[in-house]
Amino acid sequence: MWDDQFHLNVSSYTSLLRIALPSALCAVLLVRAALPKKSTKPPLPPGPKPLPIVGNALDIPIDKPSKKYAQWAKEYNSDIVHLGAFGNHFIILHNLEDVEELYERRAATYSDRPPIHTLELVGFGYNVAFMRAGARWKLRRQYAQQAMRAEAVRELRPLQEKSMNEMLIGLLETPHRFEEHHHRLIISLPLGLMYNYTPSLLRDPAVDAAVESFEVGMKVISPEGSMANVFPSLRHVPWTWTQRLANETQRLGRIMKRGPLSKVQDDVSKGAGSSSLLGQMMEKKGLMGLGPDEEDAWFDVAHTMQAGGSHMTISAAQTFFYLIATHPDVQAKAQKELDNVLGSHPRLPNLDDRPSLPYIEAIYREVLRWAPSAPMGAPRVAPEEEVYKGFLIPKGSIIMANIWSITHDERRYTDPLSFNPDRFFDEEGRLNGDDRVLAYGFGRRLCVGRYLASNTLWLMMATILASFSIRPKTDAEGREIPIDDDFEEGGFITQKTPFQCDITPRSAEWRDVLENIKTSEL
Ligand code: HEM
Repeated sequence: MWDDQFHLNVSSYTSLLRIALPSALCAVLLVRAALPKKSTKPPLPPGPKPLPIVGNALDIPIDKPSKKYAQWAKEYNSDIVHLGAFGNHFIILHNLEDVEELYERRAATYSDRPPIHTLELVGFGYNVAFMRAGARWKLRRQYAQQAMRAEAVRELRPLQEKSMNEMLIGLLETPHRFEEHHHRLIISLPLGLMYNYTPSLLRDPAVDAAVESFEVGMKVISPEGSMANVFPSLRHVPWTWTQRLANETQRLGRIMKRGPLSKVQDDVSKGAGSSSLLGQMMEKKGLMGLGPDEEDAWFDVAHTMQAGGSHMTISAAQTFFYLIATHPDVQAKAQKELDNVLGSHPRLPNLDDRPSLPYIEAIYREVLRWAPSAPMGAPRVAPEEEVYKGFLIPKGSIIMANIWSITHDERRYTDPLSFNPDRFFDEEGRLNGDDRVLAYGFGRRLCVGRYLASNTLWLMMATILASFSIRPKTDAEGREIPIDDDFEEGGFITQKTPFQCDITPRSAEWRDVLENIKTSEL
């Protein structure tokens, strides 16, 4: 009995222990979890206070992110700002010194892009700018650099000048469609170089679909654009907004490629493949074969130039029209310089005139400073945890350089919000040394299309300022209709919202010059 009692007691004691011990352990763990932790890690950079569970998910700015991040940088008195949501960390840099340190001096670490879970869904897998660092990206970057190095771009001058003339004809005949005319000018260059394809003067599917597919696709792939970027499994859910936009982007992508690709095939079948880079590549394939990824790499580069790269230039061209229409003083000063250099008998400027037209150079620099096409650059990823300037950068953080903030930094530019090309001149009236266009990005991922963009934009600015006057539209009583100052910013790119302006030849003499171009070109 004693034994029984003993056994009973021992077994109930053991059962008691079995229940009590884990409960006590849980209680201890809960209390420890509730107590403030003593972390040995340095702090994250400052930023808006996160909410429980969702963190800063509700703070991530959807509209004009660069301005919101810049405001936080001021508010928290820190050039480095942090936001966190669902285990993701976003580090935003606002100072050129930090961007140069991380993206350039530590390029071996900071040249990768973060994974974008909706990239393939929208059919943007070809886009070199969004590729993860690695062999696939390296080969494409190498081909893109080869196609768009300074000397190769110099050889594009005849095509550039021809496309420019066609734009002038477009502006003379249908000035209200100026947006379409600059889209065509800009996209016609990669179309000519890569596919030997000439778009029709108005409404060419290879131009229109390239513009549209990029606009729609960017809405999906930007971090704030779709929940599938945060929760990748949502990509596969049918009938969602994301799926609808992705289908549309893919459809437009097919249209954008169709005409140019069949032109290359046609050229190759006629033995005229040498007239484009893709044609040359296909001829080489026929003669001696190509490496496994070579053919795909060339196609990827061509599509990237047609859609993504061109869109950045389009954004800058649209900003130019807006700024010139709203700054008659800048327009008058530019035209005075052009008249002095081009002489009393009007002639169109060309790229040889560039060194003699410093004010046009300053306009080019100022347009890209005032509204950098990709105000937040393109994101990078931190491969390892590290401590920078006393702040923790967790492994996998998405790093963004706020280019808008840097080009509006009062420490670098006085009155940064005003459009003032004169800021690029020194006291002796010469162009100053501030010739690095930060809008093109940094380090190993620096824009490969910058020489092409620079030549095209400069030529467009000089030619249009020389031959046309751009003013806000007037109403029936002749009063100017003010142009709003709205810009759309989201999905990495900024773009002036549509507006109207009057674009007319500067004089009867200039009208004659333009009419002559029309007769000789058509
Ligand atoms: C005003 C015009 C342009 C601007 C402001 C611009 C800006 C940029 C920026 C900010 C980047 C990311 C750089 C970084 O990560 O630091 C970039 C990358 C790139 N751009 Fe441009 N771009 C322009 C025109 C073009 C053109 C005309 C092309 C080609 C036709 C082009 C092709 C590319 C490519 C292929 C990349 C990807 C580079 C890489 O990730 O390795 N861009 N551009």
